[in-house]
Amino acid sequence: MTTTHRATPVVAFTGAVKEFGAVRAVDGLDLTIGPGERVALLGRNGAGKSTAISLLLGLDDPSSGTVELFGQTPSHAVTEGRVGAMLQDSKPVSRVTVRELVSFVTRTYPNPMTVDEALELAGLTELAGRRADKLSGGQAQRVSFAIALAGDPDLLVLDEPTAALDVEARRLFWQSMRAFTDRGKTVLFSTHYLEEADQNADRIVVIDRGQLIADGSSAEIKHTVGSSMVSFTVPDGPVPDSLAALPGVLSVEVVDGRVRLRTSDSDATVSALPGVVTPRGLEVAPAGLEDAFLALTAHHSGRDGGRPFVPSASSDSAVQTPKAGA
Ligand SMILES: Nc1ncnc2c1ncn2[C@@H]1O[C@H](COP(=O)(O)OP(=O)(O)OP(=O)(O)O)[C@@H](O)[C@H]1O
Repeated sequence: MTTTHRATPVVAFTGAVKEFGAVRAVDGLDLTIGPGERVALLGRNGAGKSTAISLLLGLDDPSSGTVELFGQTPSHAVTEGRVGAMLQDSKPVSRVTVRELVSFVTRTYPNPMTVDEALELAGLTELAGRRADKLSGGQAQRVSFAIALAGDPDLLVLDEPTAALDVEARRLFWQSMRAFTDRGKTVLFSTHYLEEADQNADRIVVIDRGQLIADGSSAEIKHTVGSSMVSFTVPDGPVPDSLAALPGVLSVEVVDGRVRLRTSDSDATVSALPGVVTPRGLEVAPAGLEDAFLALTAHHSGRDGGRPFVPSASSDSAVQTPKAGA
């Protein structure tokens, strides 16, 4: 479900395209995000997430279409200090202490946080006296986070912000994000950790080959794609193609020797299984966001040529049934 905003949106991609030679990294992206939203940007490797983020930060210009922040050009909004950003694998190279570095950054903004506040929100209080260029990967990522927060921006744009963080640092990070959006501020983050997106985003946007293929709450996306996952092993032979034709089955995949049937009617699917196969270790579970994500991206890259994904009560229309073992 695409969210609409009467006021000027915080983020607005309108038919945005970015081409690198023959590669369309972003391909006709329409996306608006309003104040206070915590939005996860999901996509497989190479889906176009970082390119979309570069356009959003004004680091690159779209080949066609427009990208606006707060109704302005991205570079204008960034210059005004309304945007804090954290890019993939950014690492401080400065020889000053963490405190000195964050302090320096706060002085470049019109309405910054206090240094102590930025350090605390990023979990850096105890590391404040350490040299910024001598930190571990996770510690460096926290410094990048503190720098993104330092100007107390209205929008945070974070490319895989938790990739290097340990469990405790992740928990603190998400607490800080919630506190941030509770103040009406907006967060857009990309991640490959679908569980984190599920728990911490109030809106999930999935892109594939630069195109938007799903936009809604986690519950909406899971519901649309299929409600249950029936899984089992088939010890005595090949996985029959006919599994795909069983009642309720939306898709079939085999992962590590285990057959996984995504189904809109697990009871009907399970009842019909013995007619086709003798399942071992049968389990039925609600489809998670990861299942939904895999189904969506497989669907888009393989079969429907880019039709937007629209959550509805009937999930059958959204995903076609692939052949067993595909
Ligand atoms: N500067 C560039 N020159 C040429 N091609 C590029 C450039 N930047 C990105 N691409 C291509 O654009 C596509 C999208 O890349 P992008 O980095 O945006 O993906 P991503 O979703 O962020 O991937 P990942 O999850 O692996 O970080 C890829 O096919 C990539 O090879």
